[in-house]
Amino acid sequence: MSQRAALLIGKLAHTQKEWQECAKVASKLYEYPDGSREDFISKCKSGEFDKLFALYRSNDSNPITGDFNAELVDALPKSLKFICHNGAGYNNIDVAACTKRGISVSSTPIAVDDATADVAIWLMLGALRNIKQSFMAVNAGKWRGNFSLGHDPKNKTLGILGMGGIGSAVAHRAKAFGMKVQYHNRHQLSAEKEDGATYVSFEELLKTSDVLSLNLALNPSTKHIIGKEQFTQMKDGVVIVNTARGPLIDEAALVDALKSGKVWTCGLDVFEEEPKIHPGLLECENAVLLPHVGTGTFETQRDMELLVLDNLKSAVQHEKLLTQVPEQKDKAKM
Ligand SMILES: O=C(O)C(=O)CO
Repeated sequence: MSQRAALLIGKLAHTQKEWQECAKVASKLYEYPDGSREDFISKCKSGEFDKLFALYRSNDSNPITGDFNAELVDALPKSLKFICHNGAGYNNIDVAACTKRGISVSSTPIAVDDATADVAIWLMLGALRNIKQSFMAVNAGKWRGNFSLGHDPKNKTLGILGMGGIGSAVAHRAKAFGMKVQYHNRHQLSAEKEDGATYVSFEELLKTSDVLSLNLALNPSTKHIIGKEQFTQMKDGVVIVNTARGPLIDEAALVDALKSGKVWTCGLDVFEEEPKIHPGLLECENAVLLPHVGTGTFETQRDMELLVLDNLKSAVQHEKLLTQVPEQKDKAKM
């Protein structure tokens, strides 16, 4: 096999041994555990990563290199053909710039589905019970404080925007709570994949859902897909859950909708400018907030790392990714 080196950006928490084993298939293993964007780009340009063929990056390594935008993609060694990304979301990679340079990109769908869906359900139940108000009261020594009654999920309509792996896992769980599930996607799914959920238009989803769960990818066309105009179309007292990406929602508009009561409560794991959170959300007693921990379990983190390494090995050995991003899968041959 020709010389095919692999690079790890950042550190692995659960699969050090498996990474070292990649030496059996790659000609050399480079590591870039820490540093800066400037330093990384200069190392790429100076030939430090000679014969680099595939690299491992993660959302967690973004603070080291920054986004893989056109500038960075352009600086990557010309020998690089594969970027194996750890994260179901890959909005910090300019896939079009990668495609232009003949670089294939993989992400980690499937591995994240259950853990993220668990957190979505947790946030939904918390929001339906307006749990933040109770948490705040009991922790402040006020027992129930201004306690008011919540809502049951049973017989409520859950609207899922983005019925991919995570959306389907949310739907599956929601049915156990007696919810009616409807969804909107760019395309209707097969009956088998729908598994009893009803396909509706985006407008219908907004107008008729009691709870709206966002489970779609962030890209330029989905940024602020939920904003002032969309809140106006929703039912009074709707509950919003977001475990996907913060910028899908116009956060300022959400704060207004929470304050006016249009949105009864929300459950959010993601924010527009992480780690910053809109002060209005922090103030709202009816906003249940988590610090982007959807996939934060030992099992899922390990599964995600393993999937990236499987992609990396497959790239080096067979020039093929196992979970290539959908934007590229449709293209003939990269
Ligand atoms: O997989 C992702 O994209 C995440 O956001 C992890 O929580």
